[in-house]
Amino acid sequence: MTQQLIQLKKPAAVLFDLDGTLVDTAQDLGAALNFVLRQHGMAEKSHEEYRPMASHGAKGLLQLGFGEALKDIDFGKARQSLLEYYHEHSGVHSGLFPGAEELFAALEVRNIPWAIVTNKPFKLAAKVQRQLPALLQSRLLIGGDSLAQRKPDPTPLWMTAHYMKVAASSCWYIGDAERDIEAGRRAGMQTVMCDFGYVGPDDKTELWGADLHISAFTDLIQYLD
Ligand SMILES: O=C(O)COP(=O)(O)O
Repeated sequence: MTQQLIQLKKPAAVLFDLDGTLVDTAQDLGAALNFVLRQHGMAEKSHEEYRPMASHGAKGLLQLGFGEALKDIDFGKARQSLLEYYHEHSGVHSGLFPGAEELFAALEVRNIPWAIVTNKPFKLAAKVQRQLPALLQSRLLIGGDSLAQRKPDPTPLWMTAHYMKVAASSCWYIGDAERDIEAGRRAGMQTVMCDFGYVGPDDKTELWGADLHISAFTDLIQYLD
């Protein structure tokens, strides 16, 4: 159910997070985690277990998978192995969340540009983008290693607004993790929380301060006029 806290202002541009927001990547990320767990003789994790960690990058997934045992392994090597496996298999199960294409079309007819700002390494994010052609309409893709700063630092959001020649205060940032809402708020943008994303049972999303919570992208179309 959509929980409306304030009325969103019509945006000059819309910026999206990737994992758990535009694209449901959890199953492919979970497969990469389970590959590394098998290599180390550890028990695999189920979809219910890894889904809430899928917005937290390789580090979050490895922390979940190895728990206390993380200190006994070569973290750098395990991370590399996870990312390499993911790079090879990233398009197997991943797809856009429902309503994303309708929202892109609604933005297109109104000439509202959109971009992607993710913490995922650029090379991996670019591959996901190529696998899902609707994402190629994005004006800009900023990865977690594109700049010296990454979310929750607001710099990637400011750089993107600057590139698109719009004021940060007239942008929306749409994400599913606390770092997304924090980055958007620190950037002075209006923030939208995707309740369908990779939210864990202990996440107190209502305390993160998003301007709007949505249960589907189509909830946003009413705010575009
Ligand atoms: O891979 C990550 O670190 C998280 O990616 P996201 O910023 O698109 O959620």
